[in-house]
Amino acid sequence: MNQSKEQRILNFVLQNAVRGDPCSVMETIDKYCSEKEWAMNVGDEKGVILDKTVEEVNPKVALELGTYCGYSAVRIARLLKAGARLLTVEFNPEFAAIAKQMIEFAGVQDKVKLLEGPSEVIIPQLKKKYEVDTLDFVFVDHWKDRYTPDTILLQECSLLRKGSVLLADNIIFPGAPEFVKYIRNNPRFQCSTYPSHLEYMKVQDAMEKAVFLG
Ligand SMILES: O=C(c1ccccc1)c1ccc(O)c(O)c1[N+](=O)[O-]
Ligand SMILES: [Mg+2]
Repeated sequence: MNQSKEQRILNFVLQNAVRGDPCSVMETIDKYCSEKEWAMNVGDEKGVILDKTVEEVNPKVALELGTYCGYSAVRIARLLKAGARLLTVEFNPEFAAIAKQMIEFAGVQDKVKLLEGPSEVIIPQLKKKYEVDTLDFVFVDHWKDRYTPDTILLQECSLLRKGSVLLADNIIFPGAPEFVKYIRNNPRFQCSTYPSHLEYMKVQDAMEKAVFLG
């Protein structure tokens, strides 16, 4: 049966990256997706914005919405300090299966817990089922029409605390206009925008950072 693009990306990593080396895995995915087949990883340009935000926050508990092939999970996990953890949520079972292998090959599996299912189901489970008190950092990179309802759901579930940082991808392309309007007009968030480009393309994109004020 024809392989999926995501399987082709994983195969290229398995054949060309260094096992246990997260940077090698990221570089190999970026090489494949810039030279062979575009894919919706956060990529190397916006990835630097993600890196700087994770380093600034230094989260003990981080959440990612939208695992895809695991590129940003590997990118975030490599920066987590001892004892810190990343919970990453993926709705698509095929993507989750690829991401699991990618995370394990990169050697960050001890820091990452991959949760398969809809974000609206998993978010309300985080406190009791996954022993989360509050989230220090949230990377928002799933279906763009879920950005706003899931940000509201995080608040309703008391998962944000004063100083929790959300970083949202793709606020220009494909765009998340409802989310941008919601978050920038919400007095409980301090927002800043980081202009960039769509991964592997010359198309304008940006990331939005939103600090929860409590
Ligand atoms: O929505 C798409 C998309 C739409 C159409 C075709 C392919 C992807 C997309 C594009 C770039 C992203 O960085 C990203 O996170 C997504 N996504 O689905 O979450
Ligand atoms: Mg994205």
